[in-house]
Formats: sequence, structure tokens, C-alpha cells
Amino acid sequence: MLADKARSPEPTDRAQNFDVIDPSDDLAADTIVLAPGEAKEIEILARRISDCCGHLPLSHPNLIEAVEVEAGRLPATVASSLTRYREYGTGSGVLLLKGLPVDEPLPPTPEDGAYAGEWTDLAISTVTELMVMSRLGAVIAYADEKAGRLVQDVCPVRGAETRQENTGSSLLELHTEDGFHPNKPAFIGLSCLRQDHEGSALTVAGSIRAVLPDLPPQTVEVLRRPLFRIRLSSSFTGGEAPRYSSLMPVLSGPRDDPDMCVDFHAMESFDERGTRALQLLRDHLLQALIGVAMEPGDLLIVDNRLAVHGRTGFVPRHDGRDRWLRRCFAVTDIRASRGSRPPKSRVHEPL
Ligand SMILES: O=C(O)CCC(=O)C(=O)O
Ligand SMILES: [Fe+2]
Repeated sequence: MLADKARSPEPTDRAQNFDVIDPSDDLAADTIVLAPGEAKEIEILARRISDCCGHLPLSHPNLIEAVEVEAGRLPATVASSLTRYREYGTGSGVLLLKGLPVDEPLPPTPEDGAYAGEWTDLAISTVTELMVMSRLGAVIAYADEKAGRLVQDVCPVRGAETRQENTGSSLLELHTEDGFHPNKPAFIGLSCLRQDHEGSALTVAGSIRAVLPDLPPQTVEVLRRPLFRIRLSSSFTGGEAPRYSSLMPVLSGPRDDPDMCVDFHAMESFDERGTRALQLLRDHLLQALIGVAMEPGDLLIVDNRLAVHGRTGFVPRHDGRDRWLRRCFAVTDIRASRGSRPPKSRVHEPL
């Protein structure tokens, strides 16, 4: 549903909010709400993994294998919705699972953006996310980013408020995750451990499927040309001199159901038509954004080939109870990246 233009935020609000958001209606078709009994079943699977493999690091191949075996035992409703999502995607480009089991009591939200305890302290949510993502592909990470952790913390860090990274708390611009990476994730899982204090932060997403019919044909033609490049995220370069992807198109693949790779903060075109086409694509995506106020037990899975995502701004308090999501990536072809990973490792070597 489109927001009333008359209610569009004033320019000063733009640092915190996207113009068009409807948090509720549009996502109902792409939301699975688990019954308490199903959550319990998943919790039992997760405990089984922490019992057998709690002594292993999370990225150990034996642990990943055990996760994939248990993922085969997920409740049928969850498993079949994940199979359908993997095969066909959704119009919104996301799937939202609600009511997943969570760890209790929860430790304080990490102050520095990375949980310092053992993964077994958060065994239920960690293994649950890994099992779900394993039904969509092979879970992977990047050594360059977040210390190569398979399940990463997403929480506000003092001093990083305005950074275009998930450690920030002002508006996070729409982006394909790691769009500059030759082996970018196909799916991103964002699970919620703790909501922001005001319950106002929305994870937003916009799908090419939602906007393609309305994009002018000449804009689509420009977006299909390799006129664009993406600056590597500062989480990859660690603040060193900027590095860029090679030139790429924004849209690729079949004309009636293309893939999209775009980043409205870090992508540029040297061609004026490219710059205009990017702006028009963003305008259309803003009109089609869905927003989710992530609550504990939610897992939002973004199809990174179909949809961009971002986040509205929020105000952290740094009191140990700030917003806390956990992120996990999956690729559909693990063999494709074998040259960039050590043997048996799911963690990509630095770019
Ligand atoms: O904080 C959010 O809701 C999204 C953050 C994000 O884009 C990410 O972690 O990749
Ligand atoms: Fe992201």
C-alpha cells in the first residue's frame, strides 16, 4: 500500500525515514507464523546441535554438516515454505518467519557490534537461523567482514551512528548485500533478538518484481548495460583507499524476471543516462517498499538477487538493551567459490 504523499516526511526527517512504508498489510502473503508446538520442535533440534557440537567453532565443517542434517527435520510447514521460496521467490522479495524460538535470558546487546561470548550462549537462535538458511543454500561468510563469522551481530555502535553499515543507527540506504562481491549472498537472514526501545526501526525491502512493470522500457535498457560500479563497503576495506567492483549492469537475466544488483549509497555510473536510470529505479522502489518492525523470534529472509534492503533510523541508548539482530548469508552454488575459500571452509578469503 502506498503512503499518502501528503504525509511524506519533511526533508529533515529523511535522515531517519524512507518516504513510503507500510509495515503491515503488504507482507501478509509472505509471512509464516509458527505455532508454539513448531517452535518447540525447532528448539529441540537446536539443542541437539549444541549438545553434540557445542565444543566446535560455529564454522567447523562437522558442525555445519550436523546443522544440515537437523535442518532436514524442520517442521513440514516451515520446510515447504522454504522450498517454495527457494524455487520461486516471492513478489515482495522476502519471506518473514515469525514465532521462532529464542534464547532466554538474553545477554546484554553487545556494545561494540560483536558478541564476545560463546555461540552456545545463544545456541537456540544461532542454530535455528543456520538450519533455516541451510534449506535455502550453503551458509557462508567473508573473512573481510565481521571476522568471518557465520552468524554476525547487527547492533548499534557508539560513534558509528551515521555510517552506512549495520553498526549505524541513522537511515541505512537501500542496497544489495555485498553487491560488489563476486560471490555475493543469494539470501540474507536477519533474525531479531531484541527490538529497538521505541519499536520504530523498520527493516525495509523493495523487489524488482514489484516495480518492473512500471519502469519505462528505455530505463530498463540502460539498467541492463554494464555502466555501473559499486564501491567496496568500508566493512571490507577497513577505511583504506576506496576500491571498486568491475563495471556491471543493474539488471540481468530474463527480461520478464530479472535479477537486480544495486546500491543507492555506493553505486555510481559515469554515464548520465545511468545516473538518471538509478534515480528512477530508486523512486520506484521507494513506492513499493515493505517495512518490518523486527521483533524477537522474527527471521526476515531477503532474496538478495531480487530485492534491496535497508533500515530506517532509530535512537540507540547504549544501555545493553539496544536493538540486536543477527545476520547469516547463504549461496546457492557453493562450488562456484571454491577458488576463494580454504579447503572445507565456508569463509571466503579476503578480496
Ligand atoms: O538493521 C537492519 O535492519 C538491516 C541491516 C543490514 O542491512 C544488514 O545487516 O545487512
Ligand atoms: Fe544489508
